[in-house]
Amino acid sequence: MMYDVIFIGSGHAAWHGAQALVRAGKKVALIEENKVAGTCTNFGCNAKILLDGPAEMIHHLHHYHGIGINETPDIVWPELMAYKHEVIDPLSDGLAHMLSVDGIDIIAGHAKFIDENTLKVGSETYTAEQFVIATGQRPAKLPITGAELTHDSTDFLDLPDMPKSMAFIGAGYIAMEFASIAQAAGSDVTLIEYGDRALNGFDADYAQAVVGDMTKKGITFAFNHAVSEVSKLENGQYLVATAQGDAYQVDYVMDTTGRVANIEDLGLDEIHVAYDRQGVLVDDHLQTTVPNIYASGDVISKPIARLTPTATFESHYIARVLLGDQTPIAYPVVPTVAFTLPRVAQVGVTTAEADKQSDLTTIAIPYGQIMRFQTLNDVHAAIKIVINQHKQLVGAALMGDFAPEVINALVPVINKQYTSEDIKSQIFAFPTHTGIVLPLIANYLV
Ligand SMILES: Cc1cc2nc3c(=O)[nH]c(=O)nc-3n(C[C@H](O)[C@H](O)[C@H](O)COP(=O)(O)OP(=O)(O)OC[C@H]3O[C@@H](n4cnc5c(N)ncnc54)[C@H](O)[C@@H]3O)c2cc1C
Ligand SMILES: NC(=O)c1ccc[n+]([C@@H]2O[C@H](COP(=O)([O-])OP(=O)(O)OC[C@H]3O[C@@H](n4cnc5c(N)ncnc54)[C@H](O)[C@@H]3O)[C@@H](O)[C@H]2O)c1
Repeated sequence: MMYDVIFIGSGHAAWHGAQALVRAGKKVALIEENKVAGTCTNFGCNAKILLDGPAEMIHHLHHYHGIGINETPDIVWPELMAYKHEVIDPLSDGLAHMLSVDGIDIIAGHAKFIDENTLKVGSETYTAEQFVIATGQRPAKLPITGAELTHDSTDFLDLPDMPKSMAFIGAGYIAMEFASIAQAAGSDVTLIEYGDRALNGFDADYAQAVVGDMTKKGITFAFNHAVSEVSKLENGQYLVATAQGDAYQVDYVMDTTGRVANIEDLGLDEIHVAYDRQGVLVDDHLQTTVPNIYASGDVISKPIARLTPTATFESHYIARVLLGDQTPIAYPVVPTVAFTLPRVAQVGVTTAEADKQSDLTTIAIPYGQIMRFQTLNDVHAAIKIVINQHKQLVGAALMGDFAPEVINALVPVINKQYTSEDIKSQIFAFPTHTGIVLPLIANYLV
């Protein structure tokens, strides 16, 4: 079968662009070896945030402990998991149906290039003028003895029962988010992190405050410890040993040490598509070293965050390029959130980067303490803003329960370079977090 464009993968990096191309009259196919819709929909963001819901509610209730609320409800994990299946499981078929109605062919199986215009899927071959590699990433596995005894994010999001105790290797996004959920659901949680801090890339003070809050809830952290071996004990538990000589006995072990690009067994070497350890190499048009082959989403070797919104942005961008637009890709600032309890968020220039540049100023506004009547008693709520020499907002770090919503309100302030007057000439709802933060920020802008 001859196509105009074939996407390998069906996640956010693929289907948005496929939809735009088919609607513009192109003949388009998606090839998917697993569930249609990819990681975010089936094994990532959606299932994660659904399972986090009750943990978030309990976290909010804690703000009123002893001042109006005395009991914390229990999470009934098997019921929550059944609800997750009810909500998340149909999404894949739903998207496949929507794309088929649009006229996109969905081909099941593992795709591999035979030449730069031909893919093999099982015993079938498919040809196209252009291709988009959108194969994403998979969980990393530590090269240690007992690695086969560890579990990954996909396993966690499908746990029928919550284990009594759990160790997470790493203290990055996934470990910190899932540890918060597991603790709220009654598990005794330990995080063992190679580095000296959690949540790399987020403001160090806020990451430390999250660790402090999680510690208060009973979570144990071991920093500067590299896990060296996992073994199974006679009682059915696991022993997680570190190179520094510590050992932790738990019922379940999660390897949350990062994700690696799906670039193997795609035939990339044979057709000379270049890649490095981080993924497929692309230019500023997301074109690979083979001119008719593009790459999109998590599989790209790139400095920007590997997130659903960036994959979606790239997918839309590639559709425009394949329809004739020659403009190089220009990323706006990328907001990112760690859905820990409390939440932390980051957009634009980080406070760590600002510390190294004399023309940038960081201003810390711990508004949760003063405005607790307005923040559902969220005393953690705080923001650090980064301002340039023209008094424009270039970055912000946030902490607090509503950080994921407030960060979005700051995106246009940075992208559109709002002035103080741009903000003050508008009316915002009160009492709300954005209603506090936006007028506060306006005080520091040109
Ligand atoms: C647990 C978890 C939580 C996350 N939470 C968030 C969050 O809260 N917010 C956020 O923005 N991001 C989050 N992410 C990241 C987000 O899921 C990814 O950035 C996003 O899914 C990337 O989309 P993609 O299309 O590039 O890749 P994917 O969605 O991974 O899609 C790639 C697809 O390609 C298929 N494939 C691979 N090789 C082949 C082949 N040879 N032939 C055919 N098909 C193939 C795979 O089966 C897969 O379905 C999370 C990720 C995880 C793991
Ligand atoms: N909210 C979100 O947007 C979200 C949520 C989850 C995942 N994601 C995506 O998934 C990616 C992967 O997340 P992740 O948490 O797996 O990776 P990560 O890179 O965020 O964290 C991995 C951690 O493991 C540590 N580590 C590595 N080797 C170790 C060892 N031997 N012993 C102990 N610690 C070790 C690292 O120092 C690091 O802190 C993220 O970078 C992001 O792109 C995003």
